[in-house]
Amino acid sequence: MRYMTAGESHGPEEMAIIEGIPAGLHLTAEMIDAQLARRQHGYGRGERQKIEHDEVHLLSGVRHQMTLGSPITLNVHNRDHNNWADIMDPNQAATAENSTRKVLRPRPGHADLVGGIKYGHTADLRNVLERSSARETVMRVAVGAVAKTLLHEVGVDVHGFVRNIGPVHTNMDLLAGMTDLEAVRQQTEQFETRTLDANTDEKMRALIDQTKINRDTVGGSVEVIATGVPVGLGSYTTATAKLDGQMAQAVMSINAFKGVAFGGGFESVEAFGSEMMDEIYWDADRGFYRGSNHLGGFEGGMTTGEPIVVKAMVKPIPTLYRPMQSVNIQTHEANRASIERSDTTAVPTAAVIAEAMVAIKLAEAMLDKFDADQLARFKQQVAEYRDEVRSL
Ligand SMILES: Cc1cc2nc3c(=O)[nH]c(=O)nc-3n(C[C@H](O)[C@H](O)[C@H](O)COP(=O)(O)O)c2cc1C
Ligand SMILES: C=C(O[C@@H]1CC(C(=O)O)=C[C@@H](OP(=O)(O)O)[C@H]1O)C(=O)O
Repeated sequence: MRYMTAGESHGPEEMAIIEGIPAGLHLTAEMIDAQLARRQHGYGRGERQKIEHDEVHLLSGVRHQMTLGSPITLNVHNRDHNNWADIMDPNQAATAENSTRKVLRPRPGHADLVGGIKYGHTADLRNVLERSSARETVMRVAVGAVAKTLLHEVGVDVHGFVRNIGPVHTNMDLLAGMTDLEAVRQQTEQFETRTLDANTDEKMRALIDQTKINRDTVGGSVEVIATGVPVGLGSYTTATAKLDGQMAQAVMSINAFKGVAFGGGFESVEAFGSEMMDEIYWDADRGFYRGSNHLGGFEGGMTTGEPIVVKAMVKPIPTLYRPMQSVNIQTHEANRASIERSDTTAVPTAAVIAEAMVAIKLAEAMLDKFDADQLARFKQQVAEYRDEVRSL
């Protein structure tokens, strides 16, 4: 499975093409839209989410709600494009009238300055921000929805939730000892519904409100847990085959992410070996299993069969309504950074995007290992493999 996204934030469309999804998977636009709606919720987002109502259009690879095995094309229309039609018009040459709303004072922490230098966009840094915007993540969540649908067919479920926003923590910790898969699955589902819009947490809402009044922004951290993952996805044999490395790259590639850890991750820097390793047990029903999951489901770049636990750190939003010091890219005059309409925090949304990236990486690894032509054979091979591993 491979995918590519395209689209500018205020351009007409966001797009993705996915290659390598097996034939015979039941897939509808509604199934994807449910995930896109989750991405749009989240306390602390700005005015843009009131304009957009993200809905996917399936343009290829699906017939009568069934995947064909051919590339799947997904489109999401940017409603806000109506307000930017001239400024973003691909077909008209630049004129004074359609070149307004230029960005010349790069925002510290955004891609403006470095992107402008690298691509020669110093006449208007909008040429950078249009693609560096996290608007692109709408397509990652759409692709992730397809991945989640496939994974669900073979008993793999992926849930993302918020751990903290600024100093307010959700205290949702289920690491050690939680090897009862059903309990983990139920718990993570609960965490997800409780934390994704931050509405449920009075203190979180107050913090975001106050941050907005201060014309500042705030970051946090998220967690993603995948249950039902078979043992042995990924490989220790080469650097690029290590699935934990691939997954870290995928999660880190989300806008504003600054750290990724598995299981005990960052906490483990202070732990002793005896506190971190997951002891090995065996019984006739389960085969090999672990007494804890401090290592977050990975050993040697391979899945251990325990839940995958990914923790990731999200920096505060770079655009500040009380802008920081910057320099005009053309005149070199010291000036405050440009202000673009912006979010106060995007941590709840970031949890949904991280979940999508973990699902994509797991689906890719599953389709590398098992039949990718048709769903029935894929499911049969996964079931046989699980039986084989259990009987060892
Ligand atoms: C869901 C989401 C929404 C975001 N919204 C904004 C925003 O409104 N304003 C902003 O300056 N940055 C926003 N960001 C962060 C920038 O996209 C990001 O910081 C920028 O692309 C630079 O990339 P980097 O932070 O990964 O280095 C958002 C990030 C995410 C994940
Ligand atoms: C559009 C989305 O997020 C955008 C991400 C973003 C950024 O700089 O990353 C800046 C803002 O864009 P705008 O100035 O158009 O409001 C966010 O709204 C979205 O998530 O759908």
